[in-house]
Amino acid sequence: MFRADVEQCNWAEISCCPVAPHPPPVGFRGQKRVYGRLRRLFLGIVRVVVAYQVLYKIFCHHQPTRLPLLLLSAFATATATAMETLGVLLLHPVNAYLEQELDRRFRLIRLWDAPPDGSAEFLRANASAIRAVVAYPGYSALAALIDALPSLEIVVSFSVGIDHVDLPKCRERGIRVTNTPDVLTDDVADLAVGLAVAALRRIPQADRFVRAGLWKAKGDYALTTRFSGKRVGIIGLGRIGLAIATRVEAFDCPVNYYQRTKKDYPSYTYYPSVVGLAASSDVLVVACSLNEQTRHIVNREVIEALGPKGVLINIGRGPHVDEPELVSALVEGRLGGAGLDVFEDEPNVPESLFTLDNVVLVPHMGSGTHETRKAMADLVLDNLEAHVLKKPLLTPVI
Ligand SMILES: O=CC(=O)O
Repeated sequence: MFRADVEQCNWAEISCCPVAPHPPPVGFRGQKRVYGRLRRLFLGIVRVVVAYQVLYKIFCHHQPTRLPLLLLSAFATATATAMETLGVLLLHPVNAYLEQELDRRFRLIRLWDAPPDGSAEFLRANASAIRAVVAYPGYSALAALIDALPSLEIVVSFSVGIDHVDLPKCRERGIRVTNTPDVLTDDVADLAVGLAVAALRRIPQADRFVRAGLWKAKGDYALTTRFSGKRVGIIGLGRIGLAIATRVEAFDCPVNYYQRTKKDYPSYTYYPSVVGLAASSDVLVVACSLNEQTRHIVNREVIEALGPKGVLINIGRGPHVDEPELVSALVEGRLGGAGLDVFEDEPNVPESLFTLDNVVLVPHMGSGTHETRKAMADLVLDNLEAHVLKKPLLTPVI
């Protein structure tokens, strides 16, 4: 679902970002818009009536016992109005629940409602209304988009990684930025361990073997490699790296890690260089955030150090790894295997990986469970509400 095409997304690219695989038919969207207008009209009438009653009770028939209730209802009305006037730009239909709730609580502006090749014009027409943008990997809030939105106050990212948000630009403009940490940690760590086990035990390959009828035709599947007890090296011992460490401890795996600064974890061994970590690991997991220092942190030297028996797991971002180097090392057998959730140019995956039996490939789905995506959506919504109500943001980046 996520695309980590973080480098060159601009207006022109936003207009050609893929839309929902099955966008709702135009008639259905028209009906929804009419329904939305009717709902807003109805709420508007209710508010006018409530406001009238409040003012009337206060100034004409003041009943002291009911005053707090009336003030509370006036406050609720004002709050709901403030929320509904916040124009929120959604760049792509990333999550049905998030879209539905944004539509219900705020003034949702869908970029994919723009006519083909008309996103620049569409943004110009909505520029004064758009005060918030929901961004996510592959659908970036980079300088061009931010510059096109003079009223922008906040970028809320539906992700923990924020490499697709132009942070210096946001700082310069005083735009707040939030992300969705913690709620996805377990799922991403689970997937990292799953990929490692799947790559070493060749689970997808063995599954294909059975489905192809080869068990009957050829007999038992070739022997695979044990995961329990393998030395696991983790690049980045943040929230997700730590969750991976605690999981692999249950498999009796010694944990090594690389991080810019040593952490206070006596049972994990610190390596001050990634090459040193790779040379001492059977499985190397990329779990750090993407920035200029960590781009291509796994390069040819690291791959060589991991060696023909080593396995690379990447649940970070595609650009953490020099992908052409990785592909040639796998093809030539200089690297033992890989489990990859992310790629340099998503959703494009190097086709030479498709025929390799030593890799497991999944489509950037680390946080892709019903439970976690709902929790991420709730965090996006709560951050937006906090912004409107001028309360502290729940998960601020800036
Ligand atoms: O890739 C997913 C995320 O950063 O949350």
